[in-house]
Amino acid sequence: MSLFETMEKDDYEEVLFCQDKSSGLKAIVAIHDTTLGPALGGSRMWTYASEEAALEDALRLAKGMTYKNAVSGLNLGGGKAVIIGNPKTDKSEALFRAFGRYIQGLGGRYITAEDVGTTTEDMDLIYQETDYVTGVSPSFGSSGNPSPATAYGVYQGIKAAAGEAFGSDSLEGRVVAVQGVGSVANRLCQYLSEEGAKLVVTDIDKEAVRRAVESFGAVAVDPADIYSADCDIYAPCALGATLNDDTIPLLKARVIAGSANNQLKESRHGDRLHELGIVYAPDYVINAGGVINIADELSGYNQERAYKKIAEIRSSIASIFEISRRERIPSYVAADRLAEDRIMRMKNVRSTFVQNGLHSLSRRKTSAH
Ligand SMILES: NC(=O)C1=CN([C@@H]2O[C@H](COP(=O)(O)OP(=O)(O)OC[C@H]3O[C@@H](n4cnc5c(N)ncnc54)[C@H](O)[C@@H]3O)[C@@H](O)[C@H]2O)C=CC1
Ligand SMILES: O=C(O)CCC(=O)C(=O)O
Repeated sequence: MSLFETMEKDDYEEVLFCQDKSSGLKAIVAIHDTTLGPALGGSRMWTYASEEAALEDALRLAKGMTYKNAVSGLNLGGGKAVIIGNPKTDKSEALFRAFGRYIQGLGGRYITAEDVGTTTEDMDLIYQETDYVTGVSPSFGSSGNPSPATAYGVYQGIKAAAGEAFGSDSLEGRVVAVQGVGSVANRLCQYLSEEGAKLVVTDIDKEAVRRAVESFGAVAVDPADIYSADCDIYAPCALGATLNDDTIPLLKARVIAGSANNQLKESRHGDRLHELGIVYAPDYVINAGGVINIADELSGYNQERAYKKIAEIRSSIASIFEISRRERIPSYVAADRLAEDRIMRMKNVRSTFVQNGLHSLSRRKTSAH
């Protein structure tokens, strides 16, 4: 399929390829849909196997953000960026500032933030070149790292999913298998262990595993063994597409609820989970805490207000399960319908919120202390 055919299939608005020889920047910004407002979504830095794999990731992630922002009630569209490179060795001030200039060039159609492989410090560098970045250090009046907010929302969503599957949202004594114990999952494990859940963890980074074992008394397993782990809840918190033909037959969990984006390799895998009676918390609903937190910056960041909204993820997930049960449809279909309905309803509405929000971002620099 040609690039334009691919874009047309899921109706992407824009794809920007960014190249800067002196800093080594190679990045792709994908803007999926701006019906609800400017596209907001993070920038991922990863060592992709090929440029095609990077493009595919950018496109899938951007579309996910359209649905996530819509279902979360935000006046924002969906976009995402990927930077091709090793986050451990290829970062530099020049690279992020060059990337920031490309984002500035989009004039506010896309606003960035952290994702896998990028940090608050990286956002601070991008901020040198553009106002269209969130998740910048709190000293700039920004909201900082979104991962704790994401973890809080995932924790709320796990409780809703436990209620659906087990008839009780208590996690005491429940075994949760966590795949990837990075920024989000590390905080999530803290919530889970404080409530008395038992943790099984894995990561390709040995240091991350060691931290989880030491901090939370987690049991470590090899990355390939996480799917078949004896557990009540599987929490995918690494990369996407881990729910596929190879892994679903191995699962013992009755609940799948985690932070990773794009967990279903294909939509038919969501159908399969439904047939098997596995309670699946749709990824872009349960992991919206981070984007809800950074989106609050468009109104002048207020942490209390943001966390209040993030806590609503619990009832959103519960109502998606209710629709799924009532209409006998997979939970991911119920979520997609809610998101698509909102976008359709808002197609002809023009909002002043967005312009006000962008002004709020540019005011931060003058009011920073
Ligand atoms: N950080 C945030 O606020 C948000 C993150 N997400 C998603 O949640 C997931 C985790 O994000 P972060 O914690 O920020 O990233 P992170 O990079 O801090 O953590 C991801 C962890 O997964 C591990 N990992 C990668 N491949 C693995 C594999 N095959 N098996 C086991 N472990 C593996 C990495 O070594 C790393 O420790 C990503 O899919 C991200 O897109 C979604 C919404 C917001
Ligand atoms: O919370 C973040 O990482 C920023 C928003 C985003 O990119 C996401 O929700 O995947």
